[in-house]
Amino acid sequence: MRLSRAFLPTLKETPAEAQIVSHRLMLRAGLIRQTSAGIYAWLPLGLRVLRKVSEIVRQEQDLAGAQEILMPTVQPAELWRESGRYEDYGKEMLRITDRHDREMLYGPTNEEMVTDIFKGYAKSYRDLPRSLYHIQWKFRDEIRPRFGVMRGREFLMKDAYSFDIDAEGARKSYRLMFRAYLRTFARMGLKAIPMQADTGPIGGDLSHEFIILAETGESVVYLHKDLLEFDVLAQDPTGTGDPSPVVDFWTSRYAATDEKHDEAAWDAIPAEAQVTARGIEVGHIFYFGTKYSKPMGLTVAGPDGTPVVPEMGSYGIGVSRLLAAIIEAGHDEEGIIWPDAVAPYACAILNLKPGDAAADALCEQLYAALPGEAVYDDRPERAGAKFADADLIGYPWQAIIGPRGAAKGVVELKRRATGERLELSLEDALAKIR
Ligand SMILES: Nc1ncnc2c1ncn2[C@@H]1O[C@H](COS(=O)(=O)NC(=O)[C@@H](N)CS)[C@@H](O)[C@H]1O
Repeated sequence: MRLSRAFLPTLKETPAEAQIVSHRLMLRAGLIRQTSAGIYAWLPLGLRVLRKVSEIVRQEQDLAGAQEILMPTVQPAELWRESGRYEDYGKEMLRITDRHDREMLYGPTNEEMVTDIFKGYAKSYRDLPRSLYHIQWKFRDEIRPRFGVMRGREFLMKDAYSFDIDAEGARKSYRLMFRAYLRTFARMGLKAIPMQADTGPIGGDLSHEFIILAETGESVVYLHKDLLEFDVLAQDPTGTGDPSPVVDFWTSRYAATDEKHDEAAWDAIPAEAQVTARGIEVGHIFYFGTKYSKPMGLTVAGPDGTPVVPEMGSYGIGVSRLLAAIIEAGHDEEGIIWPDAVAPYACAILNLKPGDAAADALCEQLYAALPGEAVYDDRPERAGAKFADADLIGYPWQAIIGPRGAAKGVVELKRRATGERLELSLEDALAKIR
């Protein structure tokens, strides 16, 4: 993308309403724009990151054996009456009446709908186990939306749902997702710690929240220091096979959110291994048995022909919240530092003297060699403004090209995360960026 033609509304000053760094930087870098309380428009660069984050989530869901579907955002109220959640979901639910006066709602989650869809398909135990997921917008009428997309009202969630013939099968599905979550966040350069958690309005008796440690996090968490050292991608490079070694490893040390904190277990941990921190909940998984299948009449014929009520679980990831979490975990006073895996573009090509033949030629050569993976700052701006914008937006690489370097065919490459600078030929610079 040529910046001289880009829609990239960066802001010079920090917006007053933004209290945490990720909210400030997402507005200043022109990634999002608030359209009403807790509801945002996604601008070109923000949308590119949202799509890259979604793609990593999608890959790991597919690897875990879940199948992608896409359910609607608007749901009929009767589904929620069947499960008994319509009343007790409370004011967070955005209720809508259509032109025929039918009661509808903008879905805050999809347990009821996916159970209803699966019910139309599953007849026999042979139709299990199945896991279905979608990446879809949700609406929760938070009384105090804040911190930008961290706690929005309309937000993007990956929600998966598993169906098994019995509790043992359901726990296996849970463990497959547990491992998939560890891998998903690790691939985004995040250290997500699985914590025993409350089940809240979703229900059930087994639940883990995946928390990114950050001082601006809303959750207070308690964990064993060892958990900060584990590297799940090294432990489980393929993400296939039996998840148990990884799951047992990650549940072998104490880790709990405030609601589930157990003082006795905590006191048994040596003081030097106790870590108390604040964190951001980026994912939450639940096993809740027949909480939805039973009231909604989902049954399948068991092996001996008698009806069996399938056991279920649901598994959520805050896809839009992840952008804020990634920024909270990776930024400095100049701006965002994107991990390579989710950056909007791999490289910003900064032409220090547009109009200089050698500089223009080398920039065009580099730009042409990185189709779809580079922005070219060809604006008639002074160098300082280009450096500041590239640091703010946080591309992993900056290719700095001025007349003197270009005359020698040299590209100065700067690594955003470390500030390291390299003087390279075009070929060597390309090898680094790719
Ligand atoms: N208001 C919100 N804004 C942004 N992300 C949110 C919001 N509420 C929840 N999330 C994200 O969505 C994830 C899943 O939400 S949840 O309520 O915990 N779980 C569910 O809704 C289950 N149905 C999982 S399928 C959370 O871990 C969090 O990362």
